[in-house]
Amino acid sequence: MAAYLSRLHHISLQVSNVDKVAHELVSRFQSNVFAARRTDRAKQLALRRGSAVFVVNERPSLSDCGAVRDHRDAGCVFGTHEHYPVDTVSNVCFEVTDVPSASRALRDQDGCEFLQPPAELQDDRGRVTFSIVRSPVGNVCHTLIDSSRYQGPFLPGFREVSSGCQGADRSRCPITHFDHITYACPRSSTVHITNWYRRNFGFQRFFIDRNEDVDEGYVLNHDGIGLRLTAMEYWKCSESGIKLPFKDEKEPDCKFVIAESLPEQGRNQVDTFLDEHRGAGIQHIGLYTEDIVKTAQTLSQAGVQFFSPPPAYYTEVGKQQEMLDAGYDPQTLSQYGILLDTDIQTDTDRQTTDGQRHLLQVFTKPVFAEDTFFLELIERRGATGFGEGNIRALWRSVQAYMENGEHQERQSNNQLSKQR
Ligand SMILES: O=C(O)C(=O)Cc1ccc(O)cc1
Ligand SMILES: [Fe+2]
Repeated sequence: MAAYLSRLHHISLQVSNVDKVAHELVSRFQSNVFAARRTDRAKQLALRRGSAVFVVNERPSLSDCGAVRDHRDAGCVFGTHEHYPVDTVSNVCFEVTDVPSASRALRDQDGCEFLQPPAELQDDRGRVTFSIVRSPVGNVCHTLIDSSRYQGPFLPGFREVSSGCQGADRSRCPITHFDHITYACPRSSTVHITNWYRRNFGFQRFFIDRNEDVDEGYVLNHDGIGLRLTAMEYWKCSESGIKLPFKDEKEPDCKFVIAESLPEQGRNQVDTFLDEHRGAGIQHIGLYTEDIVKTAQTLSQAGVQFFSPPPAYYTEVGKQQEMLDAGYDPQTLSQYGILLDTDIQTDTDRQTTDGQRHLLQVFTKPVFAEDTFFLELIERRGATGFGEGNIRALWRSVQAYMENGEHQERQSNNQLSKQR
């Protein structure tokens, strides 16, 4: 039996300089710091935009590693016991209703390794129970937490921070939640990963494309693109932890996408991630926004840089008409590098007024010093999956960045700062 998940609780980052990354997330990405925990060994900040919560943790140095932390140390909730050589997004934490029974269900499965067996943490505002399992993807682990008996601002040990520096108001930056998490994975690892999530957490596949093969996933393997994408989702469970039986009552939560590079088309962005990150991991996170144009405008004014597709994307007659039909000015979309895909569906649920479903996406430049993790803004107007046109356009814009001077310049800057 699988462990059913109530919802995504937060995503945690392990970085060498917490203040620098938190500043980036606050001043550029408009998050608010709402809780903090500082001890002589740990510095942790919790940031929020809508229901999307990031925790930024200081990476333990090599000399800290091996020091066994006992479970009263809140640092261990995030699975940050292990040293990692570069900044990374390493933990996706899920709320569950019963940690001991979820952990028992997982322990009975093959291939489920615990970094932390069920344990309890408390302070004067209540207590939480949690455990941590290693995922099959590189350094990614999952904390399972039950925080229903905790009344504090975030987790035990964190104190509330009333942020003096508030991000933009909701109307200028309507990011509401995590839409999806994309993993960059080595060749031939997809089947093992999808099986693991199905067996352990009841994830189900969904198709990115109508013609997608169940076993193969969505394969783009021509015109210089060598990518296999496989998407999975899960449903939030009711408070009682029981999967709701009726389709209409089930609410899908954050989706997961596995990106595997295919060798025939030469070296690509997934290979670059695997090299610079020193292994598989979280390549990007899609943040859902109710208004992508306004959000991109606000973030861009705050200094966020976006990948842009080749200019021809916005001048191509068919694409221009598609944008106009969807009610967008091609010039505005081009200003921020926003991509638009249209999905013409025959069934009637979730259709927009023009009878079509639109998907709008824009991708930021890498967040850390290495060319690894980036963020995405996504607005869904009826479209639930991922658009082939956008995937191609994203691929081309990232590939252009890899091949022009910018990527090489960042690499040599990193080399220089390591030598200093
Ligand atoms: O389209 C999206 O948002 C995806 O998440 C799919 C995807 C994943 C990895 C890539 O390198 C390019 C596209
Ligand atoms: Fe994405």
